[in-house]
Amino acid sequence: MDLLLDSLTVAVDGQRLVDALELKVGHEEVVGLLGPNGSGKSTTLRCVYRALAPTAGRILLDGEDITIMDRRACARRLAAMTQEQQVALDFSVAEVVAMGRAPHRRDHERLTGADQELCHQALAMLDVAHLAHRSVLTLSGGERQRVLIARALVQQPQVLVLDEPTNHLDIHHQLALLGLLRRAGLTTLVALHDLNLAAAACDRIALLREGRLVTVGPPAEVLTPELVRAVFDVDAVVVTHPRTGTPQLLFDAPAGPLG
Ligand SMILES: Nc1ncnc2c1ncn2[C@@H]1O[C@H](COP(=O)(O)OP(=O)(O)OP(=O)(O)O)[C@@H](O)[C@H]1O
Repeated sequence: MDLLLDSLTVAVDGQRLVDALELKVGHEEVVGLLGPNGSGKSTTLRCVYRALAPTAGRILLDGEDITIMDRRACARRLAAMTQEQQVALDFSVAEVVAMGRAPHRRDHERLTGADQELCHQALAMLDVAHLAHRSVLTLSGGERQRVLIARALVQQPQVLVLDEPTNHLDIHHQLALLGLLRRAGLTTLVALHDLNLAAAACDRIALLREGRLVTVGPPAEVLTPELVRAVFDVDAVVVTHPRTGTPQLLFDAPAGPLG
């Protein structure tokens, strides 16, 4: 299933937060959305998971406009892990993950054996099986993030939208998630801040600045010192990882106040 952002525009008070964004995520492709703070990454993703209605433009799943799609039908195809997902109630980890099955079940229908098996697999895959009976309110930031990714996976979507899924994760779990994304075979749009993780995890990278697409392409074509300087205002040296062959950036240590 492919995801197409067709001239996506979000304007608030006359200001374009996302400006005529044109981006296609191909079937089972992983595309990273990168850009400085405030460049429009989350706003774009919010439109894709339908938390925000675009001002103009369309979002298409295999050619079908998601804004007119039945909500449950959409949730069977597309799952998201977002910045705004809060689990404020005292549910257990197992219960929260099982909520991911809701689009596939009728109201109040019990989980089938197959549903339970899926939940067990996702809990194990995200290394949260040992927390299954804990209240989500007691989790650390990284544990909660992994639980929410497990919930998105049990939705069995074909399209996955992730907003900074690694920002609370330690390096072990960052790399594990990256491996999972590579193997999952899902059409994935993921906002990331870590350029090196993006280079390793993504088939292509879309660079945003001030709501506009600067460029999109394979990591080696996008993560050049020139583009990184133009978009992020930092100097970087690009090296090739000796074992994986992916481009990796080395940054100069900061030498002054923020700004
Ligand atoms: N409802 C709103 N009203 C006004 N401005 C908004 C609104 N929502 C977002 N913005 C602004 O739109 C811009 C883009 O925000 P967005 O959250 O999409 O950026 P981002 O690229 O995800 O940033 P970050 O890297 O900091 O998470 C920001 O300047 C933000 O302040």
